[in-house]
Amino acid sequence: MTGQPLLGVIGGSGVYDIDGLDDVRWQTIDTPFGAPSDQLMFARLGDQPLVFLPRHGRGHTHTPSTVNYRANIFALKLAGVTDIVSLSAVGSLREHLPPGTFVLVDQYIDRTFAREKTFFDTGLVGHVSMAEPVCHRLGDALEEAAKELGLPHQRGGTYIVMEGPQFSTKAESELYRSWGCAVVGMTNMPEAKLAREAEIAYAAIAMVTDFDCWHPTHDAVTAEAVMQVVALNSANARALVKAVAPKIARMTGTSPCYTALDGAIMTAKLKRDPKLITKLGPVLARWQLTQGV
Ligand SMILES: CSC[C@H]1O[C@H](OP(=O)(O)O)[C@H](O)[C@@H]1O
Ligand SMILES: Nc1ncnc2[nH]cnc12
Repeated sequence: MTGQPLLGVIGGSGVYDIDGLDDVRWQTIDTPFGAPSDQLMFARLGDQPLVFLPRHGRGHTHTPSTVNYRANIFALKLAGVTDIVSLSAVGSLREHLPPGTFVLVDQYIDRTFAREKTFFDTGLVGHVSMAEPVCHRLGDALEEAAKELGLPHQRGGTYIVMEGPQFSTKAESELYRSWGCAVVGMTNMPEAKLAREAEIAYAAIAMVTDFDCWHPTHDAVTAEAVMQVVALNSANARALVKAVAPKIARMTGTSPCYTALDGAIMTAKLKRDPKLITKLGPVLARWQLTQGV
């Protein structure tokens, strides 16, 4: 990727749009993996273009398991997005991360089991690295913006992704704590994996809304309580997006995320399924150039 980065923002629970943008246009995008969660919003922030997608759709119609993550990431790729900032509500697994804290996640444990997790299939097999699931450059930009805004935040922390949609039992919550996780949520996987396969840099802002159900002096989480805190936090989330957008536009150099498919494809040239290659179009476009295919 040698041109200017194009920021894509995925909004989580309670963040179904971003106000105060110019030239706002919602557009339907179809993909070979079906429809994304909603139309994509194309807009401008100052002189920076930006693309926004509400993960659960406007009106919150998709569960964490029925979000079409492949269609969402494919649609953002089709729109030319190079860098994703993902917003999420999460439960805190740590005393020092109270509601209102923004965790700039750096690792994941993926415990989801009922979702399509890859663009690859029989006829084209690829294995990308997920050792560093979050783009460091985006993390730097987010940290700088959070500091400038004076937002309570922590750089780094493991987000455990559960299938849901039910919240955890106390035993599960304690298990995740014993594994060293910082926060628990239901949506960042397979989103981050698919972004990596699509060679889009990815970073997540996990907005703490509750103490899940492990805390001795806090009530167990409810959806209602989450949405109350999200309502208080969403102004900060939108401010953070607006503060980080110009920093992302000014990023120079490159990110290893943009070339994640190099060395990842296993299938012999002659055994590759041309229909699948065509279907994956924009996901494979850069890699194909390196292949002389
Ligand atoms: C309403 S609480 C549960 C719901 O909120 C989070 O979603 P998102 O990451 O899109 O903000 C959580 O992962 C669950 O899907
Ligand atoms: N405690 C929790 N568990 C899972 N997802 C959440 N989203 C917000 N709070 C959560």
